[in-house]
Amino acid sequence: MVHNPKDDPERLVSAARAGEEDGFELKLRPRWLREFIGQSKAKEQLAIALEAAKSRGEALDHVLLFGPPGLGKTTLATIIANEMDVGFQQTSGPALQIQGDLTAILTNVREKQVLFLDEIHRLQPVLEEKLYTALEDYKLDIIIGQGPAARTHVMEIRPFTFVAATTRPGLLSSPLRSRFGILLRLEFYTEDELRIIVERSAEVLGIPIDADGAAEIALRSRGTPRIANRLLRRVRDYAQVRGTGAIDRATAHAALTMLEVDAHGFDDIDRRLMMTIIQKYDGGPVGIGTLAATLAEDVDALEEVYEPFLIQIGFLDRTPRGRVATRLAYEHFGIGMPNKQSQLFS
Ligand SMILES: Nc1ncnc2c1ncn2[C@@H]1O[C@H](COP(=O)(O)OP(=O)(O)OP(=O)(O)O)[C@@H](O)[C@H]1O
Repeated sequence: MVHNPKDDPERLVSAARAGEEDGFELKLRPRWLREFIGQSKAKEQLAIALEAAKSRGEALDHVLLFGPPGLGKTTLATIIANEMDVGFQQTSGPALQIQGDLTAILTNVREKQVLFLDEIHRLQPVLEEKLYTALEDYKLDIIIGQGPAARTHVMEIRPFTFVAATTRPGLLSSPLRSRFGILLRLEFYTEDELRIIVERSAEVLGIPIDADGAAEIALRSRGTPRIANRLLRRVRDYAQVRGTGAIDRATAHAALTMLEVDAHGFDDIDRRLMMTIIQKYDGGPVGIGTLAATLAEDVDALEEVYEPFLIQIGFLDRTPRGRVATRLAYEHFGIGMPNKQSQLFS
């Protein structure tokens, strides 16, 4: 079976949500925009839209949040509801199986509330079409009866704010994309922003940590708050059992080394991916399908989970002919770059 690390709860540096973390994440989730660290562009755009909608007394325009997993899409959706002082309801593309599910949710929405739909790219096409009129005119076509006797009944629904999240905006149809008035792209966080997030989380959880300890965790968190919070938890365990309970740089370093999370937050799968390109395919270019087959990984997972971060830190290049390992990657793994590759990057 092809391994899909998106569903892998064992992977320490996976940005995917692990089931047992739900309560923990809830506790650490910022509730207001002012507590939400980083993402200044998205935050400013959202702050203006919120203020304008509030002053007009209207529901906020529909919002599409996109970016790699674990960067705060769900958090922002809940913040929107808090800031607008309206109700919040959450579902996801894969959870909605039949038309009746969507109809039931839409006919029950409350005035101006936030309806959050995660993984919208996995919504079935028939449901997607049903959404169009609901989002545009707050109307829903309901078919009553079957066969020649079937009649279409148009039902009014209350104005609401639809907030959708996706890791794959490219998979959305353009009619669906055009229904969103506010498009917010979330980017990987800087080390500084992640350090502040780690310090904030440590404070909420009552964990003593100094700035260097927080920076060490931030460095290895792949630009992702969910990973930063998870590493913090594991380092706390280590500090309690092997140290004094407080986290400084040495403790964080020792804990993360023991957990085999390296200086870039790479784990075994990242290393295998990079080494396969470098050693087996001479640094590339190699097609994503071939790479996935060699690694026995899922193509989607490579594109959604691994590549964005490896590209962001400059280890991987996506070219029309396939994936290529960069000079930085060769340097990181201490391997000399073959001539052919050097010319590619000179
Ligand atoms: N800007 C931020 N400041 C502080 N904490 C954050 C921020 N963004 C995210 N977090 C923390 O990271 C965790 C993951 O965030 P969230 O669940 O919102 O991610 P997501 O993008 O919705 O992920 P997914 O798409 O995988 O569900 C949350 O528990 C939250 O505490």
